[in-house]
Amino acid sequence: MAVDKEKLKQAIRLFLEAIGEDPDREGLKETPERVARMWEEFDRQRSFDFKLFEEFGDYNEMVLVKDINIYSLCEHHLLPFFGKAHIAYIPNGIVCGLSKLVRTVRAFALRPQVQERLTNQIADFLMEQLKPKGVAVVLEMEHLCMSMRGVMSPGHITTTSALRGIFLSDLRTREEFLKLIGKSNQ
Ligand SMILES: Nc1nc2c(ncn2[C@@H]2O[C@H](COP(=O)(O)OP(=O)(O)OP(=O)(O)O)[C@@H](O)[C@H]2O)c(=O)[nH]1
Ligand SMILES: [Zn+2]
Repeated sequence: MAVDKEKLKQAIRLFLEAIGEDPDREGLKETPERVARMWEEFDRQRSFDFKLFEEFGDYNEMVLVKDINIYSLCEHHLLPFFGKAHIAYIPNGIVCGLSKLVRTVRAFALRPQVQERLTNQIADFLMEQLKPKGVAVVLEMEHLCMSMRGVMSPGHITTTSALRGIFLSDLRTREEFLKLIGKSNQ
């Protein structure tokens, strides 16, 4: 999914014209180039080396990184949706560097998305890479396309979750995760 920079520049110029702007005015004349560079930057963040560590093989409890700031773009309006991601897994002899969980979130977020697919893609990718006993992903996001246009409902939070493996089959593990992210009433 490489970015075609020249095509993108042309498209942004056309877009500016279509909304009644003058793409040659001072403030806008570099905008097509800036937007194209931004998408190249997003594109670079989509691939990274998911390095595994096998030497921590005796750690078999939950690893949880919570409150990861996350920014994505809704595929319907291309407006941002943003919020927090909480990601947990239970290793099965292999762990990863903690930053890789954040990079995974970013890799799947920086493209036109819907929150449900984003949640599932993060969980499935981590299952594939880490082959853990289980993965849990919870996203809590505000969608600007519901806040600044359309239904005009700012401040709402949409929560989605993807549970895999032991987080689905074992109630105690799921409860521990929910408690740690502050979502359990037990
Ligand atoms: N399920 C889901 N819906 C989303 C997400 N992001 C935006 N949407 C919704 O996608 C829908 C697109 O609906 P349409 O009716 O095709 O578009 P629209 O006429 O612009 O809809 P309104 O936003 O209601 O004005 C809207 O209801 C959005 O709120 C998401 O991540 N997941
Ligand atoms: Zn939208």
